[in-house]
Parts: sequence; C-alpha cells; structure tokens
Amino acid sequence: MLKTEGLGYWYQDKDQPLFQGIDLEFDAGQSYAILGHSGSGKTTFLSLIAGLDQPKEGDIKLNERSLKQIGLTNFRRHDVSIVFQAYNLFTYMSPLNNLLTAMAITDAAHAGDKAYARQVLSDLGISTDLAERNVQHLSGGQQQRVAIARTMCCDAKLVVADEPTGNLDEDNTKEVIQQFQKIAHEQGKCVIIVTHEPDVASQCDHQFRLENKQFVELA
Ligand SMILES: Nc1ncnc2c1ncn2[C@@H]1O[C@H](COP(=O)(O)OP(=O)(O)OP(=O)(O)O)[C@@H](O)[C@H]1O
Repeated sequence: MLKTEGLGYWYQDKDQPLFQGIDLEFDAGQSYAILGHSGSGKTTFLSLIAGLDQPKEGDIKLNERSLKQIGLTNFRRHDVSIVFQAYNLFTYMSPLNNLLTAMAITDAAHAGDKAYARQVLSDLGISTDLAERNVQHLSGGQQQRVAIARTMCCDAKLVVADEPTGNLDEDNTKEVIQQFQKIAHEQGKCVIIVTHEPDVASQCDHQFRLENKQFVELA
C-alpha cells in the first residue's frame, strides 16, 4: 500500500544524511513499529510518510501513486491520519465534536453522523456523558482514546502515530496498542507507530530499527 523508493533525507545544517536509499513496503491490514535511538530520525521519517515534509531524495508512493502526484494537501486530508504523543485534540471541544469536526474536514463517509461518532467513542470506553464534556476534563489515557477514535471514524487507510503511548501508564499503553491492532486487523488499515518502547513494538506485526541510516527488520 505504502512504498518508499530510494528515500533519503537530511537537514540543511547537518553534514550527514539521516537516512538514505530506503526501500520499504507497508501493507494494509498490518501494524509496524519503528524503533531507534533518540535522534536517529524516526520522527523525520514519519513526517515524510505523513506528507508533512518532502523527501530530499527518492519517492513515497501510495498504491503506486507518488505523493507528489497525489499532492501533499490532498494526501494529508484524505489518505493519512496522525496520532501524536500530545493527543492534539481541539481542547475547546468535546470528544464528540472532535470526531464530527475531523469527519467533516476529511469528507469521511460518516460525516455528520452523531450516532456513529458516539458509538465509536463508546467502543473505546468513552461514555455518552464523557463524550459531551470538554476534552480537557479527560485523563491522558482517555484523551488518547479520543484521538484513536478520531482516526477510526475517518476513512484514511494509513494511520501513523508518533510515540502514542509516551504519556501513558502501563494499562493505558496496553489498551491503546490493542486499539491500534484493531485498526489494522479489523478496519484493514496500515498502522505505523514510532516508539521508544520495545514492549510496545513487540506487539506490532512487524518491527524495524532505524540504525546507521538504514531500517533493519527485526525478527
Ligand atoms: N527542523 C530541524 N532542523 C534541523 N535539525 C533537525 C530538525 N528536526 C530534527 N532535527 C535533527 O534531526 C535528527 C533526527 O531528529 P528526529 O526528531 O527525527 O529523531 P528521533 O529519532 O525521532 O528522536 P527522538 O526519539 O528523540 O524523538 C536530530 O539530530 C534532530 O536534532
């Protein structure tokens, strides 16, 4: 589904590329973890496949179409959904309105469907009562579940997450990873997660480590 071809990136003020010549394939219905030491370039890689930045070398293709051909704005709106460590919800809105807004912005099939949004939230343990409160009244674990619900109710087939469990305790981490597995296995989406935590990575279907400018697949 998503392919990188000879992908390379470097920041102008650095004399070395972060990675170069990267050929990877990510399939629908599968989850992938990207590990690597701090500063190795994991977030940079994620920002390229999320269409937030452009490669210096090589190409990224979604279903054989280059992101350049799709157009980054179009790609970001319809094809990719991002989950951040800091949740990045609209903090002045309720969980329900966060989902409705995301569905409207991305022209999702369920746009405007309040009952559907409530059901997705409820499946993730966000009660009808919580769904109507301001998100700032929710715990970190609950806010991350709202962020995941937002991803689930949008139609983007690619889901990328940057340290999604970085702020969560053990129980919430387990819950969140289970939800990502559901997104991959039940919704048939391609899930790519950057994480520092080997325990989190080992629950994904595939693991890569970014080291020495290359991605090495772990057994
Ligand atoms: N906008 C930028 N300009 C210049 N250098 C940058 C920029 N963003 C990141 N870097 C540098 O690029 C390298 C890779 O950063 P990146 O955030 O991708 O690493 P990471 O593996 O995600 O790190 P961490 O695990 O600590 O989040 C680091 O040395 C970082 O300082």
